[in-house]
Amino acid sequence: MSFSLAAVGLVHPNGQRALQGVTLAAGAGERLAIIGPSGAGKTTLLRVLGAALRPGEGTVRLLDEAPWQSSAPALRRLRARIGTVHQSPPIAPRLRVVTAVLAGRLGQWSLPRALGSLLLRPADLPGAHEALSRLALEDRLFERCDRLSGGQLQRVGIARVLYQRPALLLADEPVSALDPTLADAALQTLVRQGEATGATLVASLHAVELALRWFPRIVGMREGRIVFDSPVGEVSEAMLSALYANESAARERAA
Ligand SMILES: Nc1ncnc2c1ncn2[C@@H]1O[C@H](COP(=O)(O)OP(=O)(O)OP(=O)(O)O)[C@@H](O)[C@H]1O
Repeated sequence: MSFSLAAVGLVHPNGQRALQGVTLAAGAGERLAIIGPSGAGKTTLLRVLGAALRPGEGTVRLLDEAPWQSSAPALRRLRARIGTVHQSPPIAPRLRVVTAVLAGRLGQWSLPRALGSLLLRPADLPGAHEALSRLALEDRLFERCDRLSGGQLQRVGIARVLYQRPALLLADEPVSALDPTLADAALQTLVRQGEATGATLVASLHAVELALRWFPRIVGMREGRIVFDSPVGEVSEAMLSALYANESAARERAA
């Protein structure tokens, strides 16, 4: 089992409930898209799956470990096996692209190797080059990250996770800053990575058509709950309309 959540509930420190009774599991190599309106709890769910947020209710198992019953070193080792593509990658602006990509394996390297790579000389230029070339960014290897466009930076974030080779690959709106052609290519790259490494891929996506094209299993979320968890072939127009019901009404009112 790659992960399993049972009756997970989470209330943010400001009192906002973000997850309620979430039960969800996936085996190694599965591919799930999480869809649903804004505020449904998709990002919060991904943060729980990344062992970044500890839910107040329910049980969490990730890569056969119980993260919140583990020692601090075991939790660090577990997190190094989970990779997240963030919507806006948390990359220091002055960092060079090569360093940002190699940071994907910092959690797996010894402290001297990690420090040497950060401060002295990139530890694995060919590895960074290979990951970037899969996103057509190899010519930006030595560019500073603050000279990149939002879409290029998002692709650097994807390259970093490809380089990390995690067992559980989480992607939170990974292609939101990309044009349709690049978005499609980037999702294909993530899917291929999952197939090549056996990683489980879980992505939240606002673009429903991309979710339906690239993911065999679709999880619909609304108001912190899972409202359906279905093979892509069984997702109907009616299910999608119900999922986004108030959002479309609000958009029409605003128009
Ligand atoms: N750090 C936080 N502190 C307080 N409340 C939060 C925090 N993060 C999210 N929330 C709230 O939790 C709920 C779920 O938010 P979340 O970001 O998980 O939804 P989402 O489905 O990812 O939304 P979007 O599609 O807009 O990114 C929302 O009501 C949101 O306001």
